[in-house]
Amino acid sequence: MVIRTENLTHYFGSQPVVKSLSLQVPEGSIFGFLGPNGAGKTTTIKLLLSLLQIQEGQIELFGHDLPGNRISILSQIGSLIEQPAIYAHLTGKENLVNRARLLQVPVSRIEDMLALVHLKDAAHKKAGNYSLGMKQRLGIALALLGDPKLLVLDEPTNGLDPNGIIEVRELLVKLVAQQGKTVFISSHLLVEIERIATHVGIINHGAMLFQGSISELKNISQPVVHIETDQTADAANLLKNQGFSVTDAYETYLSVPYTSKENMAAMNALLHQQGHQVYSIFKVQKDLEELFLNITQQA
Ligand SMILES: Nc1ncnc2c1ncn2[C@@H]1O[C@H](COP(=O)(O)OP(=O)(O)OP(=O)(O)O)[C@@H](O)[C@H]1O
Repeated sequence: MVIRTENLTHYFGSQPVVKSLSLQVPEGSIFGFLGPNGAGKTTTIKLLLSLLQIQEGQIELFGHDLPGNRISILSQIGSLIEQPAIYAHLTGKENLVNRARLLQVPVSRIEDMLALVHLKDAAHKKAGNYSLGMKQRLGIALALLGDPKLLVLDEPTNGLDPNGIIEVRELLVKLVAQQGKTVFISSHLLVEIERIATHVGIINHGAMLFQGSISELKNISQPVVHIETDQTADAANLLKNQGFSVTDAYETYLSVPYTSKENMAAMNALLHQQGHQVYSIFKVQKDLEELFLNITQQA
């Protein structure tokens, strides 16, 4: 695991904002750290980057304890949290030159970074005049300059237009596929990262509600049978009396958790036999966004 935390807990005053968090981020993954605003994502990221002191619990990065190996660990992490730290009066390239000197990395890497984030043409423009998307890409280039193994990005697509979002996404996929990096990316929108994330952790009110691969997340999305019928209250009672668990009964339709196609046929036959009109009966699979909202609203 590139990141492993055990029972990480953090308080602001007496309020716990991160609660017993046990994160597991595999090497080579794009880990989407998801949760609504105020869920505790930035606080967790600041703990991982040693920008906040650990109060309770453990953090291991690259298999080593963070507090005892701070310098060597942090030198292998590139990060972008909140606004990228960019000098507005310097050009994009000068910003990179500045950072390259600081990190003592060869200046030759700068051209590669500019090409990677598609800023070659804008290299000599003042960064203060960049669009938000360009600033974000420059921020990612700065984070990548030291060739880190792990990239930690806090809501990197916040405020970007759809094209900017696509560019950042493509860049991250490329980094993992071609350079074997691990990417830890936070977002409050599942749709923004579901296409690229290999793993997700869903957090709300500081607690982890789900953690696993994207396919594991999809597996817990139980399909539902949607039955459009008449007299739904009676129809719901009829089905319940026969052992089916009706989860919702509205004026025009009922929903029942899907178990098998045979059970779908049995419900259809039962309703017909008892004089109900079945206008439609079909299986619905929740999409991931709906699942994410369900998970975060339950907490
Ligand atoms: N320095 C601080 N002092 C006191 N409370 C704080 C501080 N920083 C954050 N909080 C509170 O901790 C909680 C978690 O905030 P955090 O920024 O970690 O959430 P988040 O998931 O990153 O949300 P967002 O997407 O809005 O940034 C919030 O209730 C926030 O108000």
